[in-house]
Amino acid sequence: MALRELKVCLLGDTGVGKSSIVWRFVEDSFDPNINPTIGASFMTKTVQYQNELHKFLIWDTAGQERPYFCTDKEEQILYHYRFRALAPMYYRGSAAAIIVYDITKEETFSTLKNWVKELRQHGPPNIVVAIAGNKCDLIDVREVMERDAKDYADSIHAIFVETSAKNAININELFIEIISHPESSKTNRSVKGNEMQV
Ligand SMILES: Nc1nc2c(ncn2[C@@H]2O[C@H](COP(=O)(O)OP(=O)(O)OP(=O)(O)O)[C@@H](O)[C@H]2O)c(=O)[nH]1
Repeated sequence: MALRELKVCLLGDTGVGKSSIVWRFVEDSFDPNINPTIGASFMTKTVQYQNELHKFLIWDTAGQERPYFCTDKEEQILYHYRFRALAPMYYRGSAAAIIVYDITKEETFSTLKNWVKELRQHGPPNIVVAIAGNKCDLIDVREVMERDAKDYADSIHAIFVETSAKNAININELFIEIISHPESSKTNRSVKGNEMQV
C-alpha cells in the first residue's frame, strides 16, 4: 500500500485548542489541564484512507505572544524572535495549515485572519488552508457565528469545520478533508520502503 507524507502545521491564538486538537487526533484523549505550548511540538499519525496510508507530520506551534514567565519587555521581545518569528519554519513546505480559532472568543477570529494574510504573503503557494472553529461544545457562550466563519472560509477557498477537541467532534473529519483536498496531493510526498523519515 502506498504511503504518503503530509506536513501540517497548526496556527492560531493562544488557548484556542491547537494542542488539544492534535492530542485528540493522535491519542484520542483530552486533557482539560493541558500546558501551553512553548515554541512548537511535533507529533505524527498515520491513517489509512482510500487504499493509501497518509502519514501526518504535525507541527503544533505556540500561540502565546507573551508567556507567563516573560516578566519584562526585553524577555517578551526575545520570546517573539525565538519562537513566534520562527512560524515560517513550520508552515514552509507544509501541505496544509490548520488555523484554529475559539468560537467563544471573537478576537481569536481576528488573529486567524492575520495568519491567513501571512500565509498568503509568505506561505507555500499551494498550501491548503483549513479553518477550525474549536470549542463548539460551548455554544451557549458563542461569539463567532458559524455562518460568518463559513462565508469567510469560502471567500478564501479554505476548508471549514467547527470542532470540539473535548467532545471529539469533527477532529478526524478535519484531517480527512485535508487528505481529500486536490491541492494537498500535489505537496504530498510518496515514500518508498526505508526512505521513510520523521
Ligand atoms: N470546552 C472546550 N475546551 C477546550 C477544547 N479544546 C481545548 N480546550 C481547552 O482550552 C485550553 C487551551 O487548550 P490548548 O490545547 O492548550 O490550546 P493551544 O491553542 O494549544 O494553546 P497554546 O499552546 O498556548 O498556543 C485548555 O484548557 C483546554 O482544555 C474544546 O474543544 N472544548
